[in-house]
Amino acid sequence: MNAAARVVVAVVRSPFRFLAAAARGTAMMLRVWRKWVRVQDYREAAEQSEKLADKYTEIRELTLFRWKVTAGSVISLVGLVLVTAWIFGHVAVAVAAGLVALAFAVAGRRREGGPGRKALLAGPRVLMWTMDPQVLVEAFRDAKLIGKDETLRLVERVTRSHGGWAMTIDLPATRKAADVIRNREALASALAVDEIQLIVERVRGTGGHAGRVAVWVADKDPYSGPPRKTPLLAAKRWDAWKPVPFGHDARRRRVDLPLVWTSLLIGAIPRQGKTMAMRLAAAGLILDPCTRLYLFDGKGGKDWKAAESIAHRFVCGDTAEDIQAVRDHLTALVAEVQDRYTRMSELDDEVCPESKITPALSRDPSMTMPITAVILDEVQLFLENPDHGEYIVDLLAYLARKGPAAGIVVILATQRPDSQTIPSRLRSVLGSRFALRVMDWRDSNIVLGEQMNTRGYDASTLLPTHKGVGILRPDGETGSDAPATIVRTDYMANPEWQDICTRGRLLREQEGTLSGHAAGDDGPVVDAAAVVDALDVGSGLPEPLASVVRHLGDALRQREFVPTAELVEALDLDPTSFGRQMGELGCRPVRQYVPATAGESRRVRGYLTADIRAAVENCE
Ligand SMILES: Nc1ncnc2c1ncn2[C@@H]1O[C@H](COP(=O)(O)OP(=O)(O)OP(=O)(O)O)[C@@H](O)[C@H]1O
Repeated sequence: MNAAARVVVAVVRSPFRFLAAAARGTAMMLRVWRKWVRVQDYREAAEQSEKLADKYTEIRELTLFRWKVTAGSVISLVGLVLVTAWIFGHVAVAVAAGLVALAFAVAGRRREGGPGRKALLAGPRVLMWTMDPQVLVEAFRDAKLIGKDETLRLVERVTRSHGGWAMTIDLPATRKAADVIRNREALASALAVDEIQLIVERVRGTGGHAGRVAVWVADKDPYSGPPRKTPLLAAKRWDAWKPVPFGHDARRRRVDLPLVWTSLLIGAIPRQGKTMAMRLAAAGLILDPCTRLYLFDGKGGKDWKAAESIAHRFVCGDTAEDIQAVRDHLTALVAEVQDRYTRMSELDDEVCPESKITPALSRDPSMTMPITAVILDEVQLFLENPDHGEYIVDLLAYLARKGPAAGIVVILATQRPDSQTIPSRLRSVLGSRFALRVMDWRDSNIVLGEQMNTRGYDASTLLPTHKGVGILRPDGETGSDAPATIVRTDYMANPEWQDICTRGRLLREQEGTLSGHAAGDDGPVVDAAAVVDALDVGSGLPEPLASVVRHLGDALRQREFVPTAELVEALDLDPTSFGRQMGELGCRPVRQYVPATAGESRRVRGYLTADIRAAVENCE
């Protein structure tokens, strides 16, 4: 129906709607009057406290009095009508009756929406709450965010913004904005909107305080429209030092993802948009010809094939050889990071003021310290490998911990975000997190960090239909004030991804930066013995645990038992204090048989490597 037809229908229907509304209004008024005349509230209170019998006479008297008031009012009203008619004529009476009918019609008008609870703010035409902020106060009370006697103060007038209502509110002095954010779901329920439509943020810094919240309520699901194309498609090239365009938030504000100086963990159940999110991050780096990419795809499908033409190191699959290759490439990179640190410490202060990579250093071909992204899709397939998994965890943890300042960016994606697959020693060093929909709040916390669900961020509550929508927790150092944001990633169709890879290759060819696998060179074979030294395992652990871990190296996983005598001798420690310190770290010695000379075996004291590994986990 076009607009003109709608207007005609509305005009024709309006007298009937008016009469119906006036009738409803009259019925409403009669109900109110009946309650009043029967002293309903007093009667109910007395009933509840089982004192109706005591109060009966009192209530009867009051009822009688109210009947008398009613009769008096009716007589006065009739008199008033007659006097008005006599003085001003029948027209005046008709106007007055019309006004009363209008008032009744307003009272009895139908509220918008279908049956059930109606959204208080949704829809551009529902101005109820701009006219009456009390409605919002009631919602805060219903959500138990403020007390019955408390109220809110509107700091900024309610305004329309990006297809929703925006407002800034001051809570009562005893309340905290953080609690409103945490209980967003309760507030959404009180406002009768889906929580995905409600954004609550703290207003911080000057102009804000711990009790000030900015609230935005969308008219409809803000992620329901078609996805946006990534701006990278229009960019000729990108600078890896600039945050990469990643997506937009509910209010359609751009969200960019800084990659240099940080690392990223992406977690989600299958088919929610992990690979898309990872490819977006990678695309920004691919379009910078000075950047190197290590691409390891455990799934082994076609997702990353197009990027093989620019990858410095590329492994696709999870066979034993693939995993061995990943381990070797990571090992070589760990050694390279160490080498970068050594070289940076020798540079003069002007070139490298803080022993940290700078944009100029990363682009200087003679320095060979390019920004290097290590991207592992379906990382659990590498980490769960019984032979090399633990070791790859150590390598990645090292790269994520020490790598950023040397220009290394670690990006991991997994469809199994559980604590066994991604141990805490690796998770704790991954700066930025992006959780698309996951199975439950525990998985969400594994990706986003401890207790994030209690702070109002739980990726298991995202809708299955919301492909590419996830919670982004940016790195503390580079992020905004809000601990996390719900982001819908940009969209990049397969042909567009392939086009970006082709352009990345061309740029590298033009600048002469094509290297490694893409240039037909998969790097030298790595000396496994050098690995342990390069890795610097045990750093950050208390002594003597750190020395034990360093001494054992791979044996920590391969052996079951280590005699105390061997450790004490190798580490040159006092046996008594060694035993005491290990005990304090939770490692108790046990007695086991070990092979002795001439095929004999001897029972000696020592430690189970499982206990040592558990102590390491506890310390991290
Ligand atoms: N931002 C987005 N907007 C719309 N659709 C998206 C978005 N991101 C991803 N999708 C769609 O979601 C589906 C799954 O995406 P993707 O392959 O990236 O998920 P995945 O989690 O990597 O899946 P898998 O676990 O199978 O590897 C694809 O059909 C993709 O087109």
